[in-house]
Amino acid sequence: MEDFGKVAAATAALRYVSNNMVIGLGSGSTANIFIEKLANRVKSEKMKIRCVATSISSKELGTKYGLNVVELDSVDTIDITIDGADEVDDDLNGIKGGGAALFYEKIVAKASDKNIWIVDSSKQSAKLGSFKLPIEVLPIGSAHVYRYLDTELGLHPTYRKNKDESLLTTDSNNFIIDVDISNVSDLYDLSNKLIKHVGIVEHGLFLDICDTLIVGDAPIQIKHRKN
Ligand SMILES: O=C[C@H](O)[C@H](O)[C@H](O)COP(=O)(O)O
Repeated sequence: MEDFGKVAAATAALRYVSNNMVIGLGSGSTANIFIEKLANRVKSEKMKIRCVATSISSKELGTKYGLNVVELDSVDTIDITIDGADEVDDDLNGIKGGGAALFYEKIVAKASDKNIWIVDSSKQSAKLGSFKLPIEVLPIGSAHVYRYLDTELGLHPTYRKNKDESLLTTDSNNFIIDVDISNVSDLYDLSNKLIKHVGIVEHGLFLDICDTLIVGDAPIQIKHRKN
């Protein structure tokens, strides 16, 4: 089956869920599989679970399946967030935002006691950078941010577009600029530079955020952050 790794990882993540938890619902195809499985378990075991979403689509999907999806600001803490990733290295650092959900995903991740990523083995990488890093930017002044990424940082930026060539907008009505970080050696330094630059709302480098990685392809692997 094509999605075997994603399905297996999503299934394995269910073991981290227990009654009365607040669960962060990730975004993307792997997180969507988890959302459906979580809803089935909540229904069959009559669990009391509240969920917060990381995108409009995960909110809609969770609600459609009957999960109790509440506003982020109505909860004090999130027990665990289960999310996918676009690329993840051996230190459990990763790139997210392939589906343009990185901003809400990072807000929810930072508010979570534990972050679990569910991936298939295609997402694993010795060095981050084979996936383009998504950067969410305010539309106003975005051409200046683009120039900064291009000429000062040399990251070969491209605006993310829809099929009709219009600029893609995120759930927060911002643009996404994807950049090439394959030649960047210090990702922490890059992360600091990006987040300090005016006009950049957030970026998809998730450093020191993932606590547990579940790689779904057989044999299933569960890795924990070392520090
Ligand atoms: O913006 C999207 C998210 O960061 C997703 O979690 C990420 O793109 C992985 O998605 P998928 O599970 O579809 O590969």
